[in-house]
Amino acid sequence: MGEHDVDPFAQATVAVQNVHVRYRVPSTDAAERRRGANFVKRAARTVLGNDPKVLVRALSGISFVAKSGEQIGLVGQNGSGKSTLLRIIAGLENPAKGRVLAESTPVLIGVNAALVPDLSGEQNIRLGCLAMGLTPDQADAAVPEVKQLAGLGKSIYLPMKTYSSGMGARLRFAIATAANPHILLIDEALATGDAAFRERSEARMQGLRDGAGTVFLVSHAAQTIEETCTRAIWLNHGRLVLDGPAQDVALRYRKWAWAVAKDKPDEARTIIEKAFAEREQTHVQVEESQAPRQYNARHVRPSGVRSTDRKK
Ligand SMILES: Nc1ncnc2c1ncn2[C@@H]1O[C@H](COP(=O)(O)OP(=O)(O)OP(=O)(O)O)[C@@H](O)[C@H]1O
Repeated sequence: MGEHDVDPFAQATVAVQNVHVRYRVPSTDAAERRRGANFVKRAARTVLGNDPKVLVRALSGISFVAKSGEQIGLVGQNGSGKSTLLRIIAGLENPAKGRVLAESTPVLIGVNAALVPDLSGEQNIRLGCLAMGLTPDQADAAVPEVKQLAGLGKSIYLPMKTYSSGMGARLRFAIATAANPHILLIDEALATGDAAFRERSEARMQGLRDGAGTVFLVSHAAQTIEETCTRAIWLNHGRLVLDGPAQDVALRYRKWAWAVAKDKPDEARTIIEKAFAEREQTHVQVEESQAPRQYNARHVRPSGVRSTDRKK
């Protein structure tokens, strides 16, 4: 069988199918207070101090399939939905609509570990490793390396509730790297620690990235995306603007950001509209109606055909 006969979707690691995320949040905007409310409601809100709720659409209809061997950068301005997308892929939040399927447990570096404040750092390492799916033997074997990476000295034997926020972040980061995940999610905003820790953690991250099947990286720096990623996804106000080769997407994102910074809204709009127009619509169709988060990659198919919504 020639190279071109290989089914590219046999290598799928993550399928994101028409994902929508919405938050209802209180707003102190006076216009919202007046909107859609009669006199009684307005008076009640004023007296009770209840702020009206507004709907924030953090993600709207995101679909794509990630494959093994890809390093995917997520770019977009503040609040465009990058971190939300990572959390959804990690399974830390459920979408309002749509779903995410993954061939193995995606690990979001830095925040995944559910740690117990009353236990010592050392005990939490073991707990965190077990929570990430390591066997008890694997967890025991991982402890020394995680301890060394965290570099907390004797503090590792003290309860975690006594740690500074930086110490806690270092420990969580070190624990997350113990899993050698096949699907690795990195939010650059989580980069933390002093120079020595950063150097150790960067070396460890490089090792993880080399070993991972698929890496997702959130970064504000288009240059980092260009240098380290093979593919990039540009989000704007929760919508997918462009999905393609990292250099191409990063270049257009940069041009758009420059137009915004130089207060040239017409130019910025043209760049976004052109990208939207060129974007290939991805409809992810999942053949198994009862597919759990763990799935067989062969169940994901490309389609020019609309997804038949078989969501439970
Ligand atoms: N827990 C939450 N509750 C309410 N709104 C939220 C919550 N998390 C995110 N949002 C909103 O969802 C939108 C997307 O946020 P998100 O953090 O995903 O953006 P981002 O692209 O990662 O931003 P940044 O580059 O600033 O980190 C924003 O409007 C944000 O205010």
